[in-house]
Amino acid sequence: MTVELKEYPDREMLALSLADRIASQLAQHLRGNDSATLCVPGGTSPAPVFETLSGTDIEWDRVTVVLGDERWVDGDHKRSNSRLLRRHLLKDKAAAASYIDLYTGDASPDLAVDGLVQRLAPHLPLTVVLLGMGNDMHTASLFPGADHLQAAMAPDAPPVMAIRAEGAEEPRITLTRPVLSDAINLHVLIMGPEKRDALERAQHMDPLQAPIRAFLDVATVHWAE
Ligand SMILES: O=C1O[C@H](COP(=O)(O)O)[C@@H](O)[C@H](O)[C@H]1O
Repeated sequence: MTVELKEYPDREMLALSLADRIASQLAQHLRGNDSATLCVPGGTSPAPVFETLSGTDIEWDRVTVVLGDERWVDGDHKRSNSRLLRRHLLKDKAAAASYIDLYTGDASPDLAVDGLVQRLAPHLPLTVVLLGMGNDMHTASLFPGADHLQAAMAPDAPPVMAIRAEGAEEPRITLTRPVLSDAINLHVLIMGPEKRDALERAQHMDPLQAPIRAFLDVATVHWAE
């Protein structure tokens, strides 16, 4: 398989260039449509991209932001992906965006799925999806070995599912393979040599062992050391 890989001299250049690319794709979509939807990852990698993106001059009041996955913890918890978004993306100019919070406060993510599927429906297909990747080759909360991975990777998967995995510290809610891979624009953000090595290995693996593999045919991968 051929992966479209963009390498940057450093992480700062990656953040600036990727934020600019995402903003351009949202703006272009808004030229022909009433609204656009941006789906972003949590974790440790995307904060610098978010910082740049939050200050870009696009019509954020016509953009809806949603996470690709959320950990089932309160929004103030240090592992909450929403907390990351509030601190680094949903501020400055991007404060005008609408936000679909995947964490509903229900006792478990299973109870939130139906409502979230309904909330997400008017926003599909997703305009721009940015995915992250763990060293174990999971993306969103599609973890190797997760309890419902096969169903979440199936072509007829519902757009949102609850999922649990040994490698994840808490129950998760995740967007699934079809809704992510049907995005109009799809990017993967990875940094550091360990993730680059994982990316190389994933290309030769089954998506059920290396879930990121399912997106590599259609995504642009952005990497810096
Ligand atoms: O648990 C998660 O991990 C991945 C990768 O995160 P990183 O810290 O290695 O950048 C992330 O994409 C996902 O959204 C998050 O919930």
